[in-house]
Amino acid sequence: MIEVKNFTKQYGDNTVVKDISFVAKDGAITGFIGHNGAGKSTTIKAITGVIKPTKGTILINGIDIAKDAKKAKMQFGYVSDSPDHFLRLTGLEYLNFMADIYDAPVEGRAAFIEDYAKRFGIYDSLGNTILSYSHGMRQKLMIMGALIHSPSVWILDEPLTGLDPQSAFELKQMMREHVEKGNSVFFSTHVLEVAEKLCDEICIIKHGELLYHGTLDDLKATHKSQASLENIFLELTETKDSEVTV
Ligand SMILES: Nc1ncnc2c1ncn2[C@@H]1O[C@H](COP(=O)(O)OP(=O)(O)OP(=O)(O)O)[C@@H](O)[C@H]1O
Repeated sequence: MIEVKNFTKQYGDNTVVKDISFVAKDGAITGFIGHNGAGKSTTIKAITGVIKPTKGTILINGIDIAKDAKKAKMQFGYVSDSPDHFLRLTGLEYLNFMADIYDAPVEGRAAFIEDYAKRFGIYDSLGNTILSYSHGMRQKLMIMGALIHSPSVWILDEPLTGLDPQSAFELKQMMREHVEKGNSVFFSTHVLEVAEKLCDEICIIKHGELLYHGTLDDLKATHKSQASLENIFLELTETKDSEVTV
């Protein structure tokens, strides 16, 4: 479970996330949606301890990341919005490196790597350097590296970007299987059809403010019953001419 309490982030005079609070529950896939620059990655970076909040508290499975960063970080697997890391390592070296960092038991590694790499179709490439991988292959490897220590909380920033249809299907299945075991998945996406089909709960952010957090059914109940998430999102986040500053 992720608890975000009154999170605010300022860069200089610019407040890019403004006093947002929500809970990404256990047993649920929570989707985080918003326009470019709305504050999704900033929030995810604060949740994962990559940046410090200007104000607010973030708890992962009840552990305050500001107070016990190491213990909090052991709770989750994080896939950032860029998969271009450790390019000179082979895929297998990278996975073992990540497993070592997180103290993942050696016994389970081979089975995890074989299972996930085969599902993602990169098993035969694990001996090659990451430099030689395509964007989608790198993305799949980063997902595997984030999950190799079996974290209960998955935090994924635009995880489906660059994945082919089969791999995207596999990842969505993995996300569903993970929450069905009582764990939590929190991910950002621009693909509203995916959010609509996959998510149990939705957070909508606009200009750093949380416009909505709750189930899709509750969101739809407050709008026209036929409305898709895309329609509701566009309606909620509509930028009026008077709001545009140049
Ligand atoms: N290090 C930084 N210094 C100053 N401003 C920043 C910094 N990082 C992000 N911002 C600003 O914060 C705002 C939110 O950015 P963020 O990356 O969180 O958006 P996002 O919702 O993830 O967008 P996208 O969908 O394009 O990835 C943007 O206006 C961005 O310019």
